[in-house]
Amino acid sequence: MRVREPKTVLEVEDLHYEYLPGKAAIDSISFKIGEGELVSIVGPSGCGKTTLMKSVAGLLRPTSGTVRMHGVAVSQVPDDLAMVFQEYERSLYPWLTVAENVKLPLRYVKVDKGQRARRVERALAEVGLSRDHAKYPWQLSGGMQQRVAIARALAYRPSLLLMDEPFASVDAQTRAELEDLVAAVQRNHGVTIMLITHDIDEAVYLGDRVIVLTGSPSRTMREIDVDLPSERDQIETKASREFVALRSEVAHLIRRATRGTTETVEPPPEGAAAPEPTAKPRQERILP
Ligand SMILES: Nc1ncnc2c1ncn2[C@@H]1O[C@H](COP(=O)(O)OP(=O)(O)OP(=O)(O)O)[C@@H](O)[C@H]1O
Repeated sequence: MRVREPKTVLEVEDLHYEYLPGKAAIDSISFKIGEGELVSIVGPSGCGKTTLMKSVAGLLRPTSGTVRMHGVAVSQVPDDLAMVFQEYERSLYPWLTVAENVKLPLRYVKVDKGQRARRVERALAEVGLSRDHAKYPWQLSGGMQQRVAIARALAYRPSLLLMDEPFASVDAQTRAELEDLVAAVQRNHGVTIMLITHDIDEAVYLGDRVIVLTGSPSRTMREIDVDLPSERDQIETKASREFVALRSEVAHLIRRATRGTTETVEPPPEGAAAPEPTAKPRQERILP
């Protein structure tokens, strides 16, 4: 179990957003993310996850409510924020090498040339791309390009890393590898991460907490603590009874949200029996 009393990095309080007057995309979302935490955000399709992300990134100004980083209201893109998106092809500059892509945002960081080079080198080593530093993005696979995007965020050392469906465009094997890379990066560097994902397994596997949103216009439906050991394993963890119970709880909430429930669901009282898992761990078929 992870025992922490982290400093609050991000606080979203009663966030309400309307693209058009009177037509809310987000009704009321509130949550906090502490230093070094990874919080997964899930909800039905179209519930407002990207709108939430843009509001946190300072790209949209809340219609009402507040987004604060380190206690200060966000009114533009914060300097100490990094983002990793689903579309890796669009997030890297094709005319720059891998190392140059990773180095680019360091222009805005007050460190000398030598330190910059060392940060790039370390970040590339961390994501296993040291030997590919001189290649161009188009010479890499999708998973490798996403590693470059993660290295760039790591080198920048942001206070908060926003990840919006970062692994949605890669194959299942690569997705599992990238999930483990993010878990390792978070463990080793204490990076604070807000992860938006459609994948319930991923939300639970990577999260310290999972926040479930209702359907549109979204509200915070429920916050679930993920009480799994911090060292996680794609096969062992996902087969564990605790994981299956959590996954099933999140899946039930999303199903309710998709069917139109918009009220906040209180967690079961302290000491109440955990819900029985309704989904069994996936059985692997071993072919002869
Ligand atoms: N620029 C816009 N103008 C008007 N309405 C918008 C705009 N962008 C999003 N919306 C609406 O706001 C609501 C939330 O959209 P948003 O993209 O934030 O949801 P999402 O949860 O990220 O979607 P998905 O699950 O498909 O990724 C939707 O009803 C959408 O149609």
